[in-house]
Amino acid sequence: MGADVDLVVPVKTLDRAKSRLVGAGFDRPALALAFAVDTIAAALPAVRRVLAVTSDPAVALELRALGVESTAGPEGLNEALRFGFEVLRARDAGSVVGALQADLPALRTVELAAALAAARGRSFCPDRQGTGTTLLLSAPGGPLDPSFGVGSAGAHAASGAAALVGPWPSLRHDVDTAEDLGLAAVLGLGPRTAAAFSPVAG
Ligand SMILES: Nc1nc2c(ncn2[C@@H]2O[C@H](COP(=O)(O)OP(=O)(O)OP(=O)(O)O)[C@@H](O)[C@H]2O)c(=O)[nH]1
Ligand SMILES: C=C(OP(=O)(O)O)C(=O)O
Repeated sequence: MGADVDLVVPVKTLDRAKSRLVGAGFDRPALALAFAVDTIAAALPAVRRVLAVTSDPAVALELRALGVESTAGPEGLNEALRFGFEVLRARDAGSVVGALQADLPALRTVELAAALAAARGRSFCPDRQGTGTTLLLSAPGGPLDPSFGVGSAGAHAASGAAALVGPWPSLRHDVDTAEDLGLAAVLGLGPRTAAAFSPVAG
């Protein structure tokens, strides 16, 4: 896997995104956008194609500047992923399609590439706590069957996906809380997030 992987990246409307950061003193919409830009910029060199699923025109505009295609999709994370999966599958029936969360601002291309290279069949990368999922990969030509949400790592394991465990900490550090952001900063934030990571009211 690797160069022939197509990724669908869901990005929530910025005014609703990262609600667990409300009150943490950040410009939350700007930070959520920065997470998505840094995640996708790091992912691009490791894969064949990225398709963002977002209903937010401001996100789509930003991603177009990176050469990334966006499509509006249905409400809900798993619904958006299933929609993006079908779009990508229609273009290549035998491809590996992955779902990558857009909140990995420390993501390093080499670490994503290593995880993709290690994947054998349908697989998932657990988040750093081991309960959530940051990446879900289909087998070539196979279903994605996303079950993101609380306890998604267990749900993906129960549905037969193999856990991807290896030296890719940046792929496991999704950011939901201020504490997560501090831990991602220790790994090294992408440039857009580093610039946006300045406390302001809101
Ligand atoms: N397109 C789309 N993406 C979503 C939706 N809900 C969540 N996402 C994305 O899915 C990924 C993981 O979601 P979360 O970690 O819960 O992020 P979030 O929903 O912004 O954060 P909270 O508001 O704190 O739950 C992020 O990339 C989100 O932008 C949705 O309804 N539609
Ligand atoms: C939706 C998920 O992300 P989070 O727990 O970070 O909201 C998930 O891990 O399935």
